[in-house]
Amino acid sequence: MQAPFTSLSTFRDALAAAPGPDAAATQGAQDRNGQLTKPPGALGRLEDLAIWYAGWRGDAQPQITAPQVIVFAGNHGVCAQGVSAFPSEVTMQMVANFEHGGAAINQLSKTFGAKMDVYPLSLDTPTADFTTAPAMTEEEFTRALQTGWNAVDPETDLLVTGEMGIGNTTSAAAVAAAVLGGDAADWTGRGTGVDDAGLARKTDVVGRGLALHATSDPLEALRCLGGRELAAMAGAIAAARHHRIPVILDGFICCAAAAALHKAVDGALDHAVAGHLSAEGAHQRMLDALGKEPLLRLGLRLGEGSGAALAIGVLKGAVACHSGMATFAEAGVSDG
Ligand SMILES: Cc1cc2ncn([C@H]3O[C@H](COP(=O)(O)O)[C@@H](O)[C@H]3O)c2cc1C
Ligand SMILES: O=C(O)c1cccnc1
Repeated sequence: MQAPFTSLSTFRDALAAAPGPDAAATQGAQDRNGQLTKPPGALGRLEDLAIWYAGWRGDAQPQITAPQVIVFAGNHGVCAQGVSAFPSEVTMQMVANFEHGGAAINQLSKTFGAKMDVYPLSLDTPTADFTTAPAMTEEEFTRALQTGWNAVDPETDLLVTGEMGIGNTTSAAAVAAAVLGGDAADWTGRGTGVDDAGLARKTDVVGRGLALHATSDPLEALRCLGGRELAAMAGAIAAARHHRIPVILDGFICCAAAAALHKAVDGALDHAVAGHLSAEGAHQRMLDALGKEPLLRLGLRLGEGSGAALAIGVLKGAVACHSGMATFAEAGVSDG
């Protein structure tokens, strides 16, 4: 669907107009959950997940048959400051790897039955170095939001947004600090594996970005300190809400983009769950700020949507039990 906005201000309007879950479907799913052949609460968090999913889909007995994984890729001017253990060319090389099916996210998408789409975003034109200028103009930022919005297939029934962009843990740390508060050291981590000197440099870079782009507006923070792939993830997460498609959030970078929506509009992430806890140091702090409990803790620090793609399996399991199990009456099992 064509994005229903052409500027930052009309994107704000689209966010504010987003629908909530369907109360009747939520109630229907709650009632059904109480009749399934298991002791009450025995499926733990899977029960809450299935009811949450049912509410957003408007169906008390839903199925997950068409998940979509979208990987957005962008390049970052701030790499000139020596903030990553890898060179910027890797972004484009990894896009080719995604297209040839060779990356981790290809295997995980296939394993969990998701269609995977890849969107390289002006890789030959990195964002501006945020220590000297806003990363994106308003026009570039709006275009990236629109690309993200339009990338969501309205027919999909579960969305994962992933990213590839050398340097983007620096951008994500800066966005997180600007949007959620705290200082550069609270949010800056090792990303692909910078050494102690690299971490100190990165923290200084984030601090300088924060000083230059002091703003209390979360979307302005995403424009000035983020990147095209972060903006596109935000656009896609917003589009999913518009279509009532539940979202699984990935690691530190995905959550930084989502945090801007969370701060822009109360409840903007109610249709999203946290797929996993990343090994990037500040991800726990980020999930605390978003009020999200991760589904998995596997020590991943990859990005690409990998942790969220794994969590598709958890959500599919939850919904399969909820919608496929017999009730006590149907199975002739005595209830307690
Ligand atoms: C080969 C390779 C594959 C990746 N896939 C995801 N990332 C991850 O690492 C990058 C962020 O880390 P930093 O901020 O330290 O550059 C992002 O591209 C992220 O998706 C990768 C990184 C590399 C090197
Ligand atoms: O948490 C993530 O998504 C992450 C962490 C380190 C490097 N790339 C991605």
